[in-house]
Amino acid sequence: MAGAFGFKGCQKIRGQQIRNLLEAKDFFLFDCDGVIWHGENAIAGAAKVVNSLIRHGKNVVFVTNNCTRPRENYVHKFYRLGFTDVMLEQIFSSSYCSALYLRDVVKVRGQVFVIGCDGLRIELLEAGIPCVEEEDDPDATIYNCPLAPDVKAVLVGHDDKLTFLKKKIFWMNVLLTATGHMPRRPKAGGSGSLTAALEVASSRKATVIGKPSRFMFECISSQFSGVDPAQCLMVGDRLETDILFGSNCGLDTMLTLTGVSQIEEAQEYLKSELTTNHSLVPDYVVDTIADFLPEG
Ligand SMILES: C[C@H](OP(=O)(O)O)C(=O)O
Ligand SMILES: [Mg+2]
Repeated sequence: MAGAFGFKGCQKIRGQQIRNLLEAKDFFLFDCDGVIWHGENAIAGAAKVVNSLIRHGKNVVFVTNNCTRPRENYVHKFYRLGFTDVMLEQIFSSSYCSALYLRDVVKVRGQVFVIGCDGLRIELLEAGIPCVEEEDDPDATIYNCPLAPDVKAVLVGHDDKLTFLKKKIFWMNVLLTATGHMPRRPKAGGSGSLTAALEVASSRKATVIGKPSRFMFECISSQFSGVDPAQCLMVGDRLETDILFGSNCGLDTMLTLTGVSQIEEAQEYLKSELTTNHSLVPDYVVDTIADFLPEG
């Protein structure tokens, strides 16, 4: 079906169709890994696109499941990679939103046992939530490690050190939350495979805060007044997180082919008889967000 800006659904748009779409939307949500950068390298043209949208008065926010660093650190990274107009308030990471979820929704009273990088701990501490101290006893093992006191919730994100094995917790009555559920990709800070392992180990289902959960959009809507889903465009590289997130929040969605998912996967979901799979079909597809730039 052709939408106002060209085909909606797995069809690439370009040129004037993209310009019409950019004109019509006033709120842009960008995924980070695979859309605006790969690790420490900006995707060609991405900084120009983002800076231009901001300078033309568009609202721009970043919605990342990469929980490895605190938002302050992202501000420096944006600046370093040429995204000179990005401020802290525009960054919604799964670690930041997990801290808001535990503080404002769960209203956690007690310690949170963090399984993940410092980015998670720093965001929790900035939200006023105490974390179980990491064990620095080199001799501590899973057999002789101490029991962590007063734990009310576990938050699991990407953890490349597995230090949590040096402390025990009673899993009884402990809320299990996670920043994401997708298997991690090289260089990205996803947490998915660790979450699945902990769900099995604790016989609990994790409450996932990151995309495709709607909660990150609720954080954005509470911090930016008057956000109208019909005026939003979610731009991502991963069908199962970014595009599903946009669908879950009632946003138009755009897949960029600079990251994880490919157009063939989206076309498979479009053809699927399972209607739930249609939520993973992007409204629009571009090769890269550099296609937003005027040709020539
Ligand atoms: C971890 C990484 O984060 P994002 O793409 O949401 O920035 C991913 O999900 O691949
Ligand atoms: Mg991504």
